[in-house]
Amino acid sequence: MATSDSSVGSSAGPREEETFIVGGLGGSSTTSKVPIDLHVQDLSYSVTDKPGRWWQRITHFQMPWEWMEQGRTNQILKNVSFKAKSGELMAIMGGSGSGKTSLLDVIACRTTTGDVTGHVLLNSVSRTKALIESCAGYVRQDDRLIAHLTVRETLLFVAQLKLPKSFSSRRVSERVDEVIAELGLKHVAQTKVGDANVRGLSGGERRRVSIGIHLLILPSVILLDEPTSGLDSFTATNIIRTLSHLARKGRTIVMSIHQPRFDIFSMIDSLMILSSGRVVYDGPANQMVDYFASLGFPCPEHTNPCDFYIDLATVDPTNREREETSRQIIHNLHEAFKASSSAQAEVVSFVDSDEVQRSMDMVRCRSPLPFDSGKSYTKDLRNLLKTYELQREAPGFFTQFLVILIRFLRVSSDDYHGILSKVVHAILMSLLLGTIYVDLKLDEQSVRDWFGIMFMVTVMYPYMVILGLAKQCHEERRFLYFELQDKLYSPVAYYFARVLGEIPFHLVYVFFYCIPIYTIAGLKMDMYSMTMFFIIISASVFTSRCLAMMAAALMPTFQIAGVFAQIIFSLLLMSAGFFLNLDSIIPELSWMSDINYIRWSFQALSIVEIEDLKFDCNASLVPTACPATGSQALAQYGLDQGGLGIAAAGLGGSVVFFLTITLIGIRFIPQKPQDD
Ligand SMILES: Nc1ncnc2c1ncn2[C@@H]1O[C@H](COP(=O)(O)OP(=O)(O)OP(=O)(O)O)[C@@H](O)[C@H]1O
Repeated sequence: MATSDSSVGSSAGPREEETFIVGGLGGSSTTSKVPIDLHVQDLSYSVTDKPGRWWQRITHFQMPWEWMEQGRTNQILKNVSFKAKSGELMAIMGGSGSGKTSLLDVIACRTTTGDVTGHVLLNSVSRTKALIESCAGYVRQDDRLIAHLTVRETLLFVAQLKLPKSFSSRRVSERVDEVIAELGLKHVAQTKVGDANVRGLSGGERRRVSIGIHLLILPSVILLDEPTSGLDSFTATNIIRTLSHLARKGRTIVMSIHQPRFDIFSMIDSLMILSSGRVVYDGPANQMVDYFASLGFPCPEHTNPCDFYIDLATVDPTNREREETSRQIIHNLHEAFKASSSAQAEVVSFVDSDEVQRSMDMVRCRSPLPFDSGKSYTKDLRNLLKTYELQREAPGFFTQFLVILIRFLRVSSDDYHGILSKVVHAILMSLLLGTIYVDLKLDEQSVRDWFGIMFMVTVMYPYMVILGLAKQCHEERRFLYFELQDKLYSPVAYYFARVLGEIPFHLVYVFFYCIPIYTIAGLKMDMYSMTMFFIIISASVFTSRCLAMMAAALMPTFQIAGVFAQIIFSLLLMSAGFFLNLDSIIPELSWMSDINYIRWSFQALSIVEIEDLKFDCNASLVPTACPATGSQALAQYGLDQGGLGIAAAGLGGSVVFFLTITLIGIRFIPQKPQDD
């Protein structure tokens, strides 16, 4: 813990109080939103291009000569210091690549690689990952929203997962309505969010929803990465006005922004300009022009000061001479800023991260905290721990599972086009197969046709679902990765909801797949056979879905997942007992057919539909040329080893295996979207 005391945690202006009712530290039943000043001290961040592990290199298709490349170190942020006060809107400006996003990522503990030195303080307390997650919201540059949900549903979903479990559903609903009203989204509350394919909100409204998601838990600090990017100037101004209004309520708002228009600039309270990871200005926005003028760079008349000074702080690569000149100017600006800021640097005492961690561990164990009430930082630490404790009150596994399941069912059932195309797909494939095997006979030539249809029906649909589902799972990574980062739910809750949510739709598609082929091919029309046919195909297709989910969870891109799943499926196809008689497989490879779910569903289907058939064989033919009964035919194909029970065990075993690996994949491999 640092030594000298200082008064941090200042507040600015009159504020509207916002409160949550909770059981809290020290017996308090109410916790107000704590005003938090964000203090960044001497922050540096560097990244070294380390070669990945051997399997990462292979799955990313790195060539062997790329494996040997030695890592270069890139210093992204250099000794950045600033203070963002509660009640103020602060902007981080700078040219492209100046380090704005990296700075926000480091503050929010969202970096996955690299070395960070320096301090980030929340009032007088070192921020840890858990602490900043409990009191800050991080709005990313692009909106990761689900197109099929309405604005209200989107916010309600997050509220049900984020708000303390002591909240009644009425209170959760009220909080959602408060946020909708706060962000001026009342008129579109029941409108779908939408995307390029689904009609929905405008870009500005979508950005407001993204901000709203982080407002639900009343964060004291909101970090926003380029909240106006991609918006027209009118919408951008409105967004910044909203942020300024939120700041006035006592929040600390820090946003990165490229080159704001003048009317946006006039709403910003304080700003920092970054150039190549170094600070060239940090102070009140309305003093920026005077500051640069004092250094010999007055802003020309009729020029937007932001445009002018950000251009000044950006390396001009158009030719060598300009590049050198601009680098020299930036160096001078940085040195001038360093000299002016070191004169005003304040010494701040703070609770270090080890102490914070120890205190949080004690909160987790519900032990009394050994606060030293004589220290000024005691109040800050106590307030932050209250917020942390509040976040730990978030709903548990079962609620998470239910909420994700309901969302999955809601989104899937809203996708009429998707459902319809899958139903049509299933029917068309079934019709195609039925037409090939129309009205099967029972003569000697038809024995092979009976096994043909059983095999084709077993593999056709299971094969077709693999690519579609692997693609869908990879598309879901767009929000899964970030929702997991935001600690909205646990990967295990997502996994169970995803697997179970799949089943109703899966059964509908299989039903439409089974009906045409069953009737056209003239299979057995008794209840038992029809039910068994449906159950076996459902199990086979479901196992394929599990294979697709496993491939999607393990592989970094959809393309690689597709190749991986198809290779496995091809191996299963070859050893399923149709192309190669099961009795002919060499003993060393017989395990491949023993663990093969295609083989077991092929066998089960053949037992149900063929075993008790009688074939009209020419009496002069030997049984090997024309088996007189279905049992003899099954024996010829080697499908007489064990009955339906062993086939069910084989299918069940495959499902358990694929789902276990999927769970391990989702739990331990970052489900990073392909385009990030
Ligand atoms: N993980 C990383 N590994 C290597 N380089 C990185 C990494 N993260 C950021 N960088 C580099 O750091 C520099 C700053 O990136 P950053 O995204 O923070 O800039 P920015 O100011 O937000 O840019 P923009 O306005 O274009 O989004 C860039 O040159 C970028 O390539």
